[in-house]
Amino acid sequence: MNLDRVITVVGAHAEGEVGRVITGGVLPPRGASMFEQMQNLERDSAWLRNMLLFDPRGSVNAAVNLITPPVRDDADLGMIVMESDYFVPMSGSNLICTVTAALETGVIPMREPETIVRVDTPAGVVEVKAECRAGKCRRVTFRNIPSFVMHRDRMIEVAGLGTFRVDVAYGGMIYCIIDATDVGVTLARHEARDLVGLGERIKAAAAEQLPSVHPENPGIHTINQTEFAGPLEVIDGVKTSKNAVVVSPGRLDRCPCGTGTSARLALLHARGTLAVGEAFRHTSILDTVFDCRIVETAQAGIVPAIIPEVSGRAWLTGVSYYGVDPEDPFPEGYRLSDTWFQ
Ligand SMILES: O=C(O)[C@H]1NCC[C@@H]1O
Repeated sequence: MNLDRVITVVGAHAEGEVGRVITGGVLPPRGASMFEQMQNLERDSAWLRNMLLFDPRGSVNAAVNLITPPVRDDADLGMIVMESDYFVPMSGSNLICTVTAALETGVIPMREPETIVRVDTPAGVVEVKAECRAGKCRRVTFRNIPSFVMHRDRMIEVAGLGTFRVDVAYGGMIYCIIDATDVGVTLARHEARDLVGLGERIKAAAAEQLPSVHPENPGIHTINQTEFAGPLEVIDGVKTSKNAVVVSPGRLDRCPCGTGTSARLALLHARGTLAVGEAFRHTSILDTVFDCRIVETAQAGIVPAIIPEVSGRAWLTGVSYYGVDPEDPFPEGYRLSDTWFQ
């Protein structure tokens, strides 16, 4: 074996969504805040994301997370999320995978029946309650950062498709939210490929026509993803809805999407459809579940916001050592349009 840059990665998925977790072999990036560290990592170490996520070591369906020492004294661990196209301030499924991996592999001590972990993310500190039993993390519930609506009931023109009503909301990254029924989809599994093409076109149109900047952090200014919102129904007394988020460059989130859920909770609250404390169940294309509620109202600068609580589970899938043979012609991998939407 002849390998450079050997990196230890714990495999995991949260409610179906793959979130790999780096536990060794990468030094933490420099930076006075987690956001600055994320920007520095993206600028100086794109090779790391490329090596681990692009073919032939990775694939389009994953994200990879770096555990770092926290910047803030009141946090237990730092997390930087690398997705295929963006380094994002926060991600729900990746947080659930990261905390589960950190607890189950001993990066941080597990306390049963409950471990509280404060995770320093580029979006802010997220408080996590991990339910633990018999050495295993059974469920992760987190209080996300202030989430809020950026544009409400706006019409956008999507070239070749028509005019659609959308909302834009922030829940750790910025979402263009569109009613699934408005584009004639039911969010069934067989629609996955069509949803991806549609979602990427809607996102591009929204990004151009609806400039969106976080009121407290001008570095957060990109509509990252399209969220197709299914109809709201009451099932067993709980307001429930299916959703499908398109993760760029073009694949579906397999879980109900924690940051997309947070954005949707903000929108439902702004519309008067969901009250503080009321239960909300968000389901995914795979019918997996995040149980959620709005904990309280808050502010993001001068913008009214809510604090979402999202709860889901993750399972570890293995431990891998990735590396680069110095003679490998693809040290940073490649993307081909047969599986990578370009
Ligand atoms: O749960 C989330 O927030 C996400 N899952 C994949 C895409 C988003 O990062």
